[in-house]
Amino acid sequence: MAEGDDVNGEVLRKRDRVKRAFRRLKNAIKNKLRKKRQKDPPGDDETETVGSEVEAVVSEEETQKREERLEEDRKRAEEILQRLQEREELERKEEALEEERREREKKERLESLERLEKARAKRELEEKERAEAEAKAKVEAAAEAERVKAKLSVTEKEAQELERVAAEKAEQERVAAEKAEQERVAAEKAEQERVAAEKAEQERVAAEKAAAEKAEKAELERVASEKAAAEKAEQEKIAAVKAEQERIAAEKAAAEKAEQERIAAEKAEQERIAAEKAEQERIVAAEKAEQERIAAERAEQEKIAAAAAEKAEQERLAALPQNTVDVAVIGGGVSGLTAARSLKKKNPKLNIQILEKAATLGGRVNSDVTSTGFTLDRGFAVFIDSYPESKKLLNIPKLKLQPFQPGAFVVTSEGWKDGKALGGDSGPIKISRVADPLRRPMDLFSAVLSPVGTFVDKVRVIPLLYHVFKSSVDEIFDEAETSTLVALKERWGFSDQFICQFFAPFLQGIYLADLNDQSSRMFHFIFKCFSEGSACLPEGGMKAVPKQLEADLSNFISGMDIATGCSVSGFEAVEDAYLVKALKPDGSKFNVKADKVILATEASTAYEIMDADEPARPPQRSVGCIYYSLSTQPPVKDPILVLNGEKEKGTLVKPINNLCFPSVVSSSYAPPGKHLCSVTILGPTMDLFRKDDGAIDEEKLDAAVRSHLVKWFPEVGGEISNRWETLKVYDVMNAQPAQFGGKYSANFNGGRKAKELLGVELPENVVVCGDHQSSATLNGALESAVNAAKALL
Ligand SMILES: Cc1cc2nc3c(=O)[nH]c(=O)nc-3n(C[C@H](O)[C@H](O)[C@H](O)COP(=O)(O)OP(=O)(O)OC[C@H]3O[C@@H](n4cnc5c(N)ncnc54)[C@H](O)[C@@H]3O)c2cc1C
Repeated sequence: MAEGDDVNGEVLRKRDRVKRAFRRLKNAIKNKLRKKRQKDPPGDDETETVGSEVEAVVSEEETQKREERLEEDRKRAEEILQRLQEREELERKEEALEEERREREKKERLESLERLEKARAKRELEEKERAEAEAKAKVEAAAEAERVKAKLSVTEKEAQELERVAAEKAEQERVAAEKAEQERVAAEKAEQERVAAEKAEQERVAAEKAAAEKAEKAELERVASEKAAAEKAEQEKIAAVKAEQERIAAEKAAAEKAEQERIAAEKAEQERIAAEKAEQERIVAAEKAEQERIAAERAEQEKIAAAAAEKAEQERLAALPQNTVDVAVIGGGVSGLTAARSLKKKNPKLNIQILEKAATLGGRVNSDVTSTGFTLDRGFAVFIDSYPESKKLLNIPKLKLQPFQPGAFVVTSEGWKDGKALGGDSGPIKISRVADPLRRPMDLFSAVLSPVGTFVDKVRVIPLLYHVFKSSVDEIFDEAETSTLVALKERWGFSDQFICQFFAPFLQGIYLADLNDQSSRMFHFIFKCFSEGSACLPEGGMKAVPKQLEADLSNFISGMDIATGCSVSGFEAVEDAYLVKALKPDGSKFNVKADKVILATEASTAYEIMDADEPARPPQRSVGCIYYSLSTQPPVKDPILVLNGEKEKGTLVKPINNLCFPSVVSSSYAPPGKHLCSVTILGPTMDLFRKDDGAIDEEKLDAAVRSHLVKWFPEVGGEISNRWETLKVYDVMNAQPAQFGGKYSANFNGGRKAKELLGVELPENVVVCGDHQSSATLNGALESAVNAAKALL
């Protein structure tokens, strides 16, 4: 009993110890929680430490999170307490059960002990009874033996009987003893069994005790492990709390750090904002400056724009048609003036605007009058009074024409033998007359005797003259076309000498090209004109021709406007008319809106205005002319053309192609007491005197011409060299369009359509005129103008 009490006491003590441990743990947790609550009231610390400035920026969210975490901690602590209380309750129940179990075991153990005690007492009693029975038996056996012995003395038989009975008895006794022994053994066995049972019981009890102890130990271990677990849990809890504290501390530190970082960031942000603000201010300032600049610029631009707008307005106003007319005539040369006049004659109501680039009208038929009273045609030109169109369109008498003598003087310097020139200055300079005895019968003798050409040549002139006399102009232009050289040589059989000495300088002076590049038609046409009429000079120069046309135009009271100095750049269709765009010399615009347009410029410009392809433009021929004033009598007293009949011509040494003294033909060309010498130099020869910039080296040309003249007229060589005064050098580009062969051939009587600029189809209500449309002569210009006017109406 004492041993069981010890065990129970030990269990109870252990249980108390566990309980106390739990209680201590619980209190510790409670204290910690209380301290924690006191120490970390939710959100206070941060609020205090961070300060009011920081407090303002701690986000509500963060505070809430912190409170939530503390609330979670509190809840976890409550849960732990709750579990501890439950645990206590459970322990109490377990203790009660344990108590009950222990009571029961104690009772069982007591009962078992009582049973063992009874069994032991019974066994002791049985052994005592057995020992007493054995002792009684032994006593009875000894008494029997004594009685037997006493009887043996009686008889032997009896003795034997007695012995037998004694043996039997002994046997019985042995059996009884054996039985008793067996019983004893059985009893002993039973006892042994009992003892064994008792031992087993003891063992059982011991085992039970051991089991109980084991259970107790297990329980203790369990309690210990529970305690350990609890302690561990507590430690973990403490660790958790510590971790939580650390976490909170870390959190706090992190929060502080974050806060510091936030403050730093905020500071940085503030700095950034400040920098940004400064930058913005700078940008604003820059923007403001830029805006001011833009405003200034805009103001400037507006000013410029206003000026531009004003200018544009002026330009627009200037661009507006200054004149709205029925017909605009571009070009105030002979053809343009004639076309305008033809139109006006046909329909006087027409409003016509002539736009002329130059300051004066007349184009290539023009003259300058020097301050000293010389009339200088812009390049040597003659008026042939037999031109068919001239006769029809011009008032010839009014031109006060002064004719050249028919034929020409031909200067020769080399000898000819067997039809070939001997070359160089192989002969004396001779000036010989090539006469036209048909027109000047008195020249027949000199013509026959003239060294220029053979007799046969002179005879062969007759069929040529016959041909051109009998052929109409139309017939001439219908003939098969060859070069003039071929016609002269092959058709008419003239000698090289005659061609070289007469036809070449004569025709080249007119067509400004080699005989190879001249049309046989043009040769026949011009030979006809020269033969039927006279080459003349109008009074006042060639300018008299356009002057007459201009004067005719001025007779129209209204509807005729002439603007000089207006260069037309082009024209474009506007609505159902054309806007002809022109520029004045001062650069201002002068535009004309016209229903119809006549293009009357020279060929090259006509192509430019129409913006036509270069290949369509015919080649242009050029010529030069140098004028000298003479205070003495000219070396040639006759009004006649002087031709260079030398083989060598058109060189630097012999540049002259032909010359004349216009003042001898028409005194109007020179002031009184003076004479005018006109020297013609063909284009290719002029090119020999061009400088790098394309301009003519006039001094060089003048010197070469004078030198050449001195050779021709050595008798006045000194005069020529020293006293002749150079008046002007004309370098006439685009003097004539080339007209020979193929698409550039000459066409008389409007063989070319006025509605087509060669190779370029013209738009509706636009026509073209000019010498390039007919023959490259004054006659051709007039004729093309008439055709253009007809085509337009
Ligand atoms: C040196 C020389 C000698 C000549 N000798 C003879 C001769 O002896 N016999 C003979 O029959 N023919 C001669 N001719 C040829 C004759 O002069 C021309 O065939 C004739 O003048 C052509 O007249 P036109 O109206 O067709 O052209 P142009 O007289 O050239 O008239 C064209 C006009 O258009 C003007 N113009 C040009 N561009 C523009 C523009 N963009 N805007 C406005 N106006 C513009 C020009 O200023 C010019 O006034 C000679 C020519 C020259 C140059």
